[in-house]
Amino acid sequence: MAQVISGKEIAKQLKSELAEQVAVFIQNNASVPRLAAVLVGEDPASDVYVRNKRKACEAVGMESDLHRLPAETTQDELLTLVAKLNKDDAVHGILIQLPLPPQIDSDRVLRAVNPAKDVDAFHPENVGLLVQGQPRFLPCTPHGVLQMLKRSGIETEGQHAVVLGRSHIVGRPLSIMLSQPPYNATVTLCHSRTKDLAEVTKQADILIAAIGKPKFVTADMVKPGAAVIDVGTNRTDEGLVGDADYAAVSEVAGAISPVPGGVGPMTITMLLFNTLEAARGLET
Ligand SMILES: Nc1nc(=O)c2c([nH]1)NC[C@@H]1CN(c3ccc(C(=O)N[C@@H](CCC(=O)O)C(=O)O)cc3)C=[N+]21
Repeated sequence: MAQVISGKEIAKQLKSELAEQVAVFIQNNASVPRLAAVLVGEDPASDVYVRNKRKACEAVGMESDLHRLPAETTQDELLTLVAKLNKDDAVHGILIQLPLPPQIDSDRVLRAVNPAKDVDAFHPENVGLLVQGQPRFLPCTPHGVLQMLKRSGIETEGQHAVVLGRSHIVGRPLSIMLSQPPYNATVTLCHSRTKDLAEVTKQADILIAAIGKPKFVTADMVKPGAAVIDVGTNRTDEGLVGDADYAAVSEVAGAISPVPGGVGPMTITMLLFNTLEAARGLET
């Protein structure tokens, strides 16, 4: 049976480290790190994220505000709010929850966020810095995945990492980060158009599933002993399901992360980490 990589446990450990650093920051500065999250419209998946974010901020001693806007919010209204948050010295981190409704040009809004407050690392300036190996902020979900590997003692250097999914939020940045120091993996980025997908995934020492299809990764796609990190958060009738068929894959893999209790709690923890980093950058 595979070793279980508990994101929940690793996140707990990271949050206790973070709480100490937040306390030191508050002592040395006249302010408390503050995250402003913007949620436009209703989205059940986003609701969980918002709730867990708030709880996590409280747990480490940070402040958080939620700006909830109606689904019919216009682009100008959203840009006005972003401008206000950019200017507000009490706000250190800004997160625009995705997806945004269709009348809004997401790229335009993400470009409007002050890059120094861009704790998701979605602004083109921060993406560019990351690609050049000089990151200002590390994107939360990819950073969470890398911390899970590191803190589970899984070697990445020289290993073949196969990333399944090329999204701008997870797969693409993660594939870049895995190829860079200190990770130094050999990376293959697969997606929906990849030919003979199972032949490629079977070569992975480390397999990252981030395609957003419930139970897409089956046991026959995994090399015996491989480490599998499941980024999927698919809401189905059976509840929250990952991108891997957990029961079957854990018979073959050497290590696997569950859903829930895997990457999700790590994403939130890395967001808090970035908010403290943003506060440090803005207050000194
Ligand atoms: N700008 C932006 N950045 C994001 O990072 C972002 C976003 N928008 N929009 C929505 C998605 C979704 N997402 C989740 C993060 C954590 C959990 C999470 O904590 N899940 C727990 C609990 C799940 C549950 O209890 O239902 C778990 O997997 O154990 C879920 C979902 C971040 N996203």
